[in-house]
Amino acid sequence: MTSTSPRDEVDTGVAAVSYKDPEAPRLFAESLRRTGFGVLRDHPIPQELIETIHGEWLDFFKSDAKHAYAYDKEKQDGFFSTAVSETAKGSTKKDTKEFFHCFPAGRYPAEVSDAAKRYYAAASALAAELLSWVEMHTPSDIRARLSMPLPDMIKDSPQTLLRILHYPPLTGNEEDGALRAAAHEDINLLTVLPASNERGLQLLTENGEWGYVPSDHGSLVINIGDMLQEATGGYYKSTTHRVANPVGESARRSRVSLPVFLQPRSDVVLSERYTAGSYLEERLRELGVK
Ligand SMILES: O=C(O)CCC(=O)C(=O)O
Ligand SMILES: [Fe+2]
Repeated sequence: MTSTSPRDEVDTGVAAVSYKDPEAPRLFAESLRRTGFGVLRDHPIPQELIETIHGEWLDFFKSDAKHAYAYDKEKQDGFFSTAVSETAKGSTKKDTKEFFHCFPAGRYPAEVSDAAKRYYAAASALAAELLSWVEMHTPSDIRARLSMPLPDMIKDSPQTLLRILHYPPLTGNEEDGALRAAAHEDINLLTVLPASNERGLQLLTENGEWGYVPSDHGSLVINIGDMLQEATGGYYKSTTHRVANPVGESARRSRVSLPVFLQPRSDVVLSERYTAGSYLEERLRELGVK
């Protein structure tokens, strides 16, 4: 069944830019500034790598092996079951998702290959370049607020996080009103997210409408998080997004998603009020996972 609800027609204004276009840095930064999101085609992260991860991690989530990696409250690494999953800020329902958090020094399942680690490295390198694009196209008075160049904020950061997400097929027993991921903003500087095997990601437009983020097969979605908003005094806005529930046939399928959250080192000064560390601490408490 194809879903052609009116929502599909909401124009999010997000630009899909070819990484190879000489104008890409400007077009990409403008899309981020306008909508909080940008989409890249022809980017350097191999699609086979993404698909390998989708396949082997789906097997991992379907197995009992995951329970040996129950998440650690202090380190925030490991497996978060649907029972401990996040409740978005301002929401009362838990998201219908389970996920595994990979940090450079954190646990990593023995049951999967190193594909996700290779993806982490590739996504982090690309993100540093994208942050330089963003900075290049930021007005000088805003740039002057930054405590250091944006790519330096995430250099060798132990805090940058790969979240491997599994949204199970719907069972029909979901709590009323629960979504795969309720409306939220990301906490970090930027998020890098390869198009999922199933659609669902929506952003809230300035008109207050939900629209699907364009995410053609093989493309990469990038969005702004609260830390970039904080560091640029709101010049770049962290846009509210969610993962809508699937309808029809697709409700019987799993959705796998691989966001990398670019998180500065804890000591990086974001603004007069916050370091990256103090900011993260405050937000995790609000989410109920710390
Ligand atoms: O699964 C997705 O497409 C997005 C997930 C997301 O927004 C998040 O985990 O912060
Ligand atoms: Fe998000």
